[in-house]
Amino acid sequence: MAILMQTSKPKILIPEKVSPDGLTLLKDQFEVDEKKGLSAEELKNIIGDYEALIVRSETQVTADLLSAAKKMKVVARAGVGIDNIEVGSATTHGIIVVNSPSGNINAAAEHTIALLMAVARNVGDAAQSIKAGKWERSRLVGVEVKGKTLAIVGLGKVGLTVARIANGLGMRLIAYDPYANPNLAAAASVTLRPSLAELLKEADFLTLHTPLIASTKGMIGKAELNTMKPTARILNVARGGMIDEDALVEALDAGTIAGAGIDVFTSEPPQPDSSASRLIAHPKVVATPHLGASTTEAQENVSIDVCEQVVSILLGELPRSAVNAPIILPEEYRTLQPFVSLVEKMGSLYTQHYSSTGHDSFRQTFDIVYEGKLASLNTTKPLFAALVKGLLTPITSSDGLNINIVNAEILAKERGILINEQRSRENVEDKPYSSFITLRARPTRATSHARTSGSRANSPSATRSLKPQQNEDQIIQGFVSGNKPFISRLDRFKGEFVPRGTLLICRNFDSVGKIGFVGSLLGKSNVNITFMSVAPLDEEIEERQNGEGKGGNNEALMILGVDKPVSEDVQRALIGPEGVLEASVVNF
Ligand SMILES: NC(=O)C1=CN([C@@H]2O[C@H](COP(=O)(O)OP(=O)(O)OC[C@H]3O[C@@H](n4cnc5c(N)ncnc54)[C@H](O)[C@@H]3O)[C@@H](O)[C@H]2O)C=CC1
Ligand SMILES: O=C(O)C(=O)COP(=O)(O)O
Repeated sequence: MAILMQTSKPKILIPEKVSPDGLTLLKDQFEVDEKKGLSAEELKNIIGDYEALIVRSETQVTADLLSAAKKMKVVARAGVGIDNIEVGSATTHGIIVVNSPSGNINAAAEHTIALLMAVARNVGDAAQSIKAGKWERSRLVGVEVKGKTLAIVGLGKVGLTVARIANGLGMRLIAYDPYANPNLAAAASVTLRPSLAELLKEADFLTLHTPLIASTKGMIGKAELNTMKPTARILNVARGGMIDEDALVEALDAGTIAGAGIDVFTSEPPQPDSSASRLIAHPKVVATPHLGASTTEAQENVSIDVCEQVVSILLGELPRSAVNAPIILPEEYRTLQPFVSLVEKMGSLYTQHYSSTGHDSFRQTFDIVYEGKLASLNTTKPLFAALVKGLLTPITSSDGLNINIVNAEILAKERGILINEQRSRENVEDKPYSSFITLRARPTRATSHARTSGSRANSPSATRSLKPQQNEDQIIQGFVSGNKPFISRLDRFKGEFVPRGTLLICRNFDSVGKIGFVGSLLGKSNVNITFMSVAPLDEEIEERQNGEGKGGNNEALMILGVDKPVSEDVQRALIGPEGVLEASVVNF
């Protein structure tokens, strides 16, 4: 596991009751603030200090709140439903949203069954009546569930668990779910119906188990209730907005629906005089205050599940249940990690080197070719994100973008950057490493956006090159050896160097005295050379470009590791017929 290299501990905010079982996993490495009862405004005022937020269903994680969450890396939902989180906004900000997709399924399913039985046998009403000193045996006669039809909307994790338990109660099971797996349905003795209308007319008990999304919002309204049997009873342990609460109260009053067991409401807690309050107060309704997931066991499960993921994310690893990031197997992620670093450095080298040597404005169409074992991986998403990060970070203010696997595609699109990912199994045998990456920028006309987006990209580049702009592909190649990234080709030059620290890259005629000339100029300005590597022209490339026999122009790249920044003045002084043709300084 990675070790955190930070002096002050990252802060995690928990504004709701989350089981301590998971929180103990956080407390050693992070500062955990449990602050309940914050207003939306109070939350917004403090959110900027935190790198992680852990919530249940009560906290509204809005776009407005996220815009103030400048350090935020992860919003964790200790449960299933993420309808209280504006996931799109989190994605744009590069914030990973995780949840616990299965920690409370059993609790929600058992609570549904509890409401089913309570509604069937008038348990709520009977409990109140007897506490009030009454003995109303004849008024409180119920119905049995055995042999009755349970109609399930949404045959996912909770829906299927409810089906399995209800099967044991001897119920007949039907379901409507356009995306259900028919084999799983059949294995749970559930017969699928092709439409909601087909389902509703057969239901003795109707139970809802879908997420609250556009297609499910208000799905049970007046018209739907009118098609149901007057003896039907309705259960909702999913989300409030799926049933029109006013229409249900009306149907219960009119006797066209017999009863309801409701755990979730359009507003929680319900406002006085709201439709939710009227539903709760109705004598034919058994209501609970969103208790579906409220068991000791479920709360332990979801707490541990999301806290483990928060730890992973804050330590720079990937979570297992990200709602807005691609799923990557841990083994694949381990394989990719050194290449993530390589690709980010290739992107950064591209932007810094080419923009400062005045070859071109920032190009926007890139091919990235993965060779060798990388070509057979299921996903290259982290590499794509690393490339976008490498390309854009040098031209973005440091407090600007948090570019990661979550938002890389959106950000690239916003900036008009097109990246074609290609895989190739060719030509790896003759290379001394098993995976190899090529980044190629194709000549495109720079847009006004690209021209104005940079700081370093706008440096006085023309003065640092003696060569006019080229209209050919700009190429960087690299590989990983012993977990260390190496650049093996830059432009037309082939030679290995490690992209780290500050590098001065000089293009010069490959003739005597150049190293001494550069060394003495740097020495005069008190800059030490820490290592040096020479990359000669790649003969194959030259032959292809100039025609066989014509030979190259005897140029080479000199790559110097330096211990201090090299000033613009020194860079300019390096250029000249006696010195180098072109110089760039890049920082990693
Ligand atoms: N009351 C509580 O405390 C709890 C409530 N829940 C809620 O239960 C609901 C279900 O959770 P899971 O089973 O884990 O979700 P899931 O994602 O496993 O299942 C949802 C199912 O709904 C289906 N579906 C989607 N749109 C549909 C539509 N228009 N019509 C019919 N079916 C549709 C999907 O195909 C999927 O099979 C969620 O809303 C969740 O938030 C979950 C846990 C506790
Ligand atoms: O997991 C869910 O979807 C739930 O509705 C549970 O909500 P809660 O964590 O109990 O506020």
